[in-house]
Amino acid sequence: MGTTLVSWLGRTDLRAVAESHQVGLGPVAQALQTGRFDRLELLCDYGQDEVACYLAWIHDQFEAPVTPHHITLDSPTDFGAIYRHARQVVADTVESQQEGDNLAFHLSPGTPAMAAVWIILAKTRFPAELIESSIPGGVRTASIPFDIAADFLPDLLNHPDRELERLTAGLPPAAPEFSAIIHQSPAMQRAIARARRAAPRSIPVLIEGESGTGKELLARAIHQASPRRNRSFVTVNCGAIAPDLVESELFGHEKGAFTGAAARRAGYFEAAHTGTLFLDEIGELPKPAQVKLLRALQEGEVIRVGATSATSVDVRILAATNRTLVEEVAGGRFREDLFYRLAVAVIRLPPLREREGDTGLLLDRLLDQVNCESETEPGYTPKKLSVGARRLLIEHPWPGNVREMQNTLRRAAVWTPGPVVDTEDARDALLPRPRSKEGIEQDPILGQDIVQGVDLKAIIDRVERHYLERAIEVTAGNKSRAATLLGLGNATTLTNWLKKHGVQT
Ligand SMILES: Nc1ncnc2c1ncn2[C@@H]1O[C@H](COP(=O)(O)OP(=O)(O)OP(=O)(O)O)[C@@H](O)[C@H]1O
Repeated sequence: MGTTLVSWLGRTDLRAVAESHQVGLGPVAQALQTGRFDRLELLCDYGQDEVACYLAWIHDQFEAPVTPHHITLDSPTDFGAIYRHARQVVADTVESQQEGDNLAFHLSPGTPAMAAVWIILAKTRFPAELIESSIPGGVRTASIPFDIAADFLPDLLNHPDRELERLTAGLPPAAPEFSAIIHQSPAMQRAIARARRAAPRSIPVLIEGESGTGKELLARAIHQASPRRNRSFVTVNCGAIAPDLVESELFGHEKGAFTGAAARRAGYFEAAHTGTLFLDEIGELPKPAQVKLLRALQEGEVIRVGATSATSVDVRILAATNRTLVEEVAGGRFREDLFYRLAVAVIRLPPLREREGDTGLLLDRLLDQVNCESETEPGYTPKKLSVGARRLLIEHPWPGNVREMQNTLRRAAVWTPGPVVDTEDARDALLPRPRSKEGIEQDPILGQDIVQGVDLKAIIDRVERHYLERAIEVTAGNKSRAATLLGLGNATTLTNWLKKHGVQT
């Protein structure tokens, strides 16, 4: 019997070769030093030379055999690629193990996305011990206080059809709650199949997708298909609440808790008791409120602002974001522990441009809906699209997704007097694109008043510095990967940019 440790090679491990006086042994060698692991499978996303140096260094110190796996990731936060490589290495390892052998995954080296994948694998297909290490804490088993179900992993795999078959197998034939979601593309079928599987269970669901892709519509369908369907469905737009009011809105407040708190008031959590709470724009939640939200989810209770005791709540959480939350975690803007708590089931709604075959279907069905909505209006004639109008609308890129399409058709129906929306009517309905103009006006970079004069150099400096810092942060200081992320030719070019802006690595 023996234990195999599987781990990514991290930046600190590589630094340990030359700078162990500063960084210690690094998490991988620290784990080997315990003598608990008989073999090491090492996933390496660094240059061959750096890795060879590290392997020689490790070989000099420890007897355990080390098998390197050279892997090229386009991005260290690419969840899908990380998942596929890690799963392959683990599957091969398990196959070569003897009966009774054990498996451990190391959470500490690498990016948060890599750690997340180890947790997912250990909690689902390949039960394994999860370890973590640090200089002050030594090597210890990480206790992960929640379960992640295999069915509800993020859409990590690139085998759509097999995945779709697996997801739809055993689903009830009809799911009327989801019928309002017009779709036929395989990408949407996959998303809906996941939602149908997740719906009956009280697990949290995180819905990711661009604005107007139907996240709220899907959240309502999940609630409708759940045992809580006859209870309340409470929607909160986390981005629309003033930061200093978030806690009292979510958790309620006592009379006199702050200026303006004239009466005791229950928050959204209590309003959703026994039902579903839909936290829209969850990525906008300020960090202090994230701490409180995590506590509420873990404890199943909330404390009103100004109260001394807690109130129990039984709430199913559905959350939505138009950001990629794991990247927000990697960038330090969203708490990792809260992410794991919310991301038990992750469903990504693709933008319209990735929904093959959906545009035409949506145009027809949404126009039918517009006709239905308007049929009682005096003098309204139901509309149809001319061939040219249909072609024009099918070719439109729909940056605002289904919402933009819906509004365009509503406008076309208002402005077209007769029964046929022709190409010109459709073009007119598309033309007023107030959202993009407003978007630019509100954009701190692009929306400055040129008439007042703008400091172009300062703006460009700010953008450069911002992205340099983020690239260094998500790659944990790996310059060649940071250069790739930024589209710069090589690490030397990046180094020059870093020097110019005084960005520390
Ligand atoms: N597949 C669909 N079939 C029918 N209607 C849809 C579909 N997707 C979205 N809609 C409609 O488009 C509009 C926008 O959808 P919804 O509000 O759910 O999007 P969202 O992703 O939550 O947007 P935001 O991120 O801006 O809040 C709604 O009126 C919704 O009913």
